[in-house]
Amino acid sequence: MAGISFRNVTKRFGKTLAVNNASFDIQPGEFFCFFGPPLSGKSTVLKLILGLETPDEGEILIGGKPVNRVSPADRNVAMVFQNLALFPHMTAGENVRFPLVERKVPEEKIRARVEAVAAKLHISHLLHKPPAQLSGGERQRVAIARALVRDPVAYLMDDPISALDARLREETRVELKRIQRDLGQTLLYVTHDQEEAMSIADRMAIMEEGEIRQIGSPTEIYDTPVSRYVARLLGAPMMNILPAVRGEALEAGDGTISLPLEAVPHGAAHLGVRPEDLKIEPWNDARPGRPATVYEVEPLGGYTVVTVDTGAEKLKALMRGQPDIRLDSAVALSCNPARAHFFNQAGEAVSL
Ligand SMILES: Nc1ncnc2c1ncn2[C@@H]1O[C@H](COP(=O)(O)OP(=O)(O)OP(=O)(O)O)[C@@H](O)[C@H]1O
Repeated sequence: MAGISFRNVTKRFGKTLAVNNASFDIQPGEFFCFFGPPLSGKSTVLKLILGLETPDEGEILIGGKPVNRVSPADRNVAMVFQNLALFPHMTAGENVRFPLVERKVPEEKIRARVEAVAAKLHISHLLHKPPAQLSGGERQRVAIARALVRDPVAYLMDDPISALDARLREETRVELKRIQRDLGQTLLYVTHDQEEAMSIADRMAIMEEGEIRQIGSPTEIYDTPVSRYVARLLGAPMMNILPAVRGEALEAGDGTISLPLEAVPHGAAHLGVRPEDLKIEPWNDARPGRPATVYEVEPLGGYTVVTVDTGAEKLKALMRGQPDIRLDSAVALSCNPARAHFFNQAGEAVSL
């Protein structure tokens, strides 16, 4: 396994800047996600690492060595294509050994490698069975073992589980993370599912229009996004963003939320409040400010999404359990200033 670095890498297709001055360092053994909307340049980053595209500018390093002029075959980076389903006519063991057989690896090495991987993933006892005799979870583990049985310096995956149904996707990502950690391989993973990226990555890069906007652990990026753009990409429901006006206090959401000025950094033009940080209480006329109205209540079992209307916009609050909140009732909104996010006119995060 090896680390992978970009140093100011740019790749153009005609006039399109697919990757623009990208720099990052992926550590050996790291599970690293590239996350961003369609056409933001994620797949081009993988192709540049594989050597299927060459950068116009900048340098790519694998294991600390420049590889701009190294052929794809000699980079020893493996691409896993969108296929985590097993061949039904082969046993689990035949499935796992398939990528090695295909590459004409000597039989002795195949046997040793399959044994080692199977032992690490606790699937040795399943190898003689056909996929039809395995449980769903066992099948996924075997499929991941097949995907990761080779021993390249790093694996690349481009949305490998997007074709699976929602429940299987959730199970598979848990297994994949666990197995990647057990095998200790460097894994670069592209997804446009924010929940998947957050749940699976050790660290992630947020991409927009070919540029890397932020790199960090999912929690770091969620808690301290560098911009409104990044803040809205992570989290569901999305962060509430409200225009804010400085008076005696910071007034946001048409005067329904106010924060003391000492808690507000200079230049704050927008207030960002995550749904789980938006507090809703019954309105009482003794309070200063203005009430908002409960617009919709969505009970989802363990928690409830409440949409409130400030008059100017609709905000979402995520509340535990099934709170007693009546439709169309007047409510007071608030937010702990320590959990508030502030953005300037340009959309960059500002802090005290
Ligand atoms: N071979 C190519 N020729 C011309 N333009 C390309 C080529 N490959 C990518 N592009 C352009 O480069 C930009 C980045 O594309 P890329 O496929 O890397 O984005 P992506 O984030 O992986 O998108 P998606 O999530 O839809 O797969 C896009 O504008 C795309 O149209």
